[in-house]
Amino acid sequence: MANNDLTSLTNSIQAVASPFRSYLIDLHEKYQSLTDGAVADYIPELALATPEWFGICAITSKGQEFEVGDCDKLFTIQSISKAFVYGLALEDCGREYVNSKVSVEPTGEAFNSIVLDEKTNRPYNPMVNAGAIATTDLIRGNSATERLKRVLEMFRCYTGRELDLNVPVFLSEKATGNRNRAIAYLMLNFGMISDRIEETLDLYFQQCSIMVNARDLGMMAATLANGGVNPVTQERALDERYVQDVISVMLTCGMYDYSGEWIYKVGMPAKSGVGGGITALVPGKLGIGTFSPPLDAKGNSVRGIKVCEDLARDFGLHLFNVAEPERDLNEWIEGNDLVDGW
Ligand SMILES: NC(=O)CC[C@H](N)C(=O)O
Repeated sequence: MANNDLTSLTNSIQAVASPFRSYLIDLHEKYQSLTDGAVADYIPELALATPEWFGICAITSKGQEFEVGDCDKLFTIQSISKAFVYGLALEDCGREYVNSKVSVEPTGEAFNSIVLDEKTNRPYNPMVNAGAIATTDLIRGNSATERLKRVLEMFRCYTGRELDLNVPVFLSEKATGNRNRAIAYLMLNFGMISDRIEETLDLYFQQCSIMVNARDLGMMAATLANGGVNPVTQERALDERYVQDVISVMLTCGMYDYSGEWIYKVGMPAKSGVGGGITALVPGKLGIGTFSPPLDAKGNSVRGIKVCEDLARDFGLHLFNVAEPERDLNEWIEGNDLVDGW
């Protein structure tokens, strides 16, 4: 057995027995009965999701995994892709150029708002649809296929496995996404994106229709929490120069017009998607992935928000918490020498 396999086997055995896992089981049970929120139906294929699906995955920045509920269930990544594609655009074009096309200012507007900064004509930030489409436009490649391949390869580095597209979701969104088309044409009008509009929109719809599970979202967050290196495969997913850019924008804009309340209550960089996923991280310590399709009015997973609120409060994981937490994460994750921050 290779050394890596042995480490991951030991980690999983510890994770199964850990009190932290018992805590997550209780958390899952606590919120499974919550029936608030509604499954997104503006993209017809998303309406097929079952409201009861619910998975929680936490992965430490050293790669120890804890999973409860539907962590294998695949769903589309949707807007969570925006944070990671932003990282790829930074690698492709550099901070200055990307910033000339997409600002980093929270909007207080809904994710699909048709609004640009009137002074500079830039979309406000890469986490709302306008900014994400402008970001996707920056992804390099000689053809549509090559650009998509590069996006998929980037996600492979984060998750440690090959990901596929959900073609019906992609086609459903391509057929009905005229609001995004309108946003793209508005940006073309201001010279903010190139004129290969349909190609870029296809890539944007494709990146949104990549299938992930709660474990993947936990691993993506853990990779960021580990400075851009996947803690299990040890593969680098994001140039270390851009880790802080991606995490900062997640902190200020990742939960759309809920971002202010989110920072106040949870205090973790995070990103949500209308497929029902949330990825959230505690830099240097932990990645969290949750999946539960019912969304609140702002497009964020109701159960996912509750889970992150509880974790932040119970383990003192809010970035700015200085008070003694009710529970010490290191003690709850037995046999672990790791969660000591950057
Ligand atoms: N908030 C989301 O997850 C939205 C993503 C979706 N693909 C859209 O563009 O509308």
